[in-house]
Amino acid sequence: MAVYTDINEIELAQFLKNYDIGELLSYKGIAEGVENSNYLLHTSRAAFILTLYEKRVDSSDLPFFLGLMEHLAGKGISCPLPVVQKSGSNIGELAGRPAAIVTFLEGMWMRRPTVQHCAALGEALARMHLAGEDFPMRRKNALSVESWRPLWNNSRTDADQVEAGLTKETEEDLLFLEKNWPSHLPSGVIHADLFPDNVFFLGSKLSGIIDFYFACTDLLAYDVAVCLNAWCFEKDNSFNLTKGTALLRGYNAVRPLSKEEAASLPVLARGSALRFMLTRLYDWLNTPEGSFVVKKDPREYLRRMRFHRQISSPEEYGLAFEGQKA
Ligand SMILES: Nc1ncnc2c1ncn2[C@@H]1O[C@H](COP(=O)(O)OP(=O)(O)O)[C@@H](O)[C@H]1O
Ligand SMILES: N[C@@H](CCOP(=O)(O)O)C(=O)O
Repeated sequence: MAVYTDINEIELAQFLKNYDIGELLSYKGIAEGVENSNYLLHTSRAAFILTLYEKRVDSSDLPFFLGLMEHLAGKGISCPLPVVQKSGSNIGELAGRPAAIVTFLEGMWMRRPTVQHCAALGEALARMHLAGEDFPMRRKNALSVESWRPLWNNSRTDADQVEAGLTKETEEDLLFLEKNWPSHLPSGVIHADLFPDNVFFLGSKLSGIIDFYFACTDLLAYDVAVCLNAWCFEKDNSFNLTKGTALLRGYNAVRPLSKEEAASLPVLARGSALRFMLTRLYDWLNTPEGSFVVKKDPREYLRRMRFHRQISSPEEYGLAFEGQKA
């Protein structure tokens, strides 16, 4: 579950007085999610999502996240639209937490994404990158290459208990990535956590993208690499080349990757796998037993790190070079 902060109907009704969204009819905590507390609200007007921001969200980043959703929604990207209070602000406080209300998106996320879902995802990701081009705010990626070592230092003493040899493999990958991380690729607004649980479908049609709380300004191709990791591996941790091809083709149809971006995919995918292994490892070791949050397995991403290590060209992810920008 992800309801870390409990609220009652009296404080919620009081909070809703700041908005012009009708009377509260019902509310309930949403079990899914990892980072924040989410509630589904029904008012006399419509359904909404109330989010109370928890530990990993710095409240000074909220104007970026909420402003980005407003910007993207304004450009026709289907994503939640923050609801503005009567005061004009889109951020409030509830139960001692920064809180916001956003519009409810219809659809469901795919537990087993198909090739068609991967193609639609690639296209939507590229559209989001283009729509973000004129977003004026910037936010540094707090989970990029320079933060991986400090994050790793918090877990390394216990890492081999999770899987023998994890320490050695991680140290070697970290050294490699710190030396070889690309810096001159096109950069812009990226989602940075576009996993299947953050993308809704209605039937086979992609109906929306949610959870912009890791969004930042970083290499656009890194977002593609995150998606290759999150969408194109099977339950047995094997890479599905057909899904990779579909995702990259969908992306390229809207925003063709440059040759340099394409050539960097192996290192970006390896870095993205390490990034999710590290946050999962930290949570694996530090989430108290009996906590309701479902811990995600860092070993899944260790398997991906191993896969990317032996990749020597972007064609191995399914990228066709014809038609690439110079
Ligand atoms: N705008 C929305 N419309 C519909 N459902 C949403 C919306 N935002 C969040 N949800 C629901 O809440 C769940 C958790 O949201 P998410 O933003 O992924 O949380 P977290 O950041 O804590 O991981 C989603 O899986 C979805 O079921
Ligand atoms: N996608 C991350 C965890 C963050 O969860 P989300 O519910 O905010 O997408 C992972 O899989 O490690």
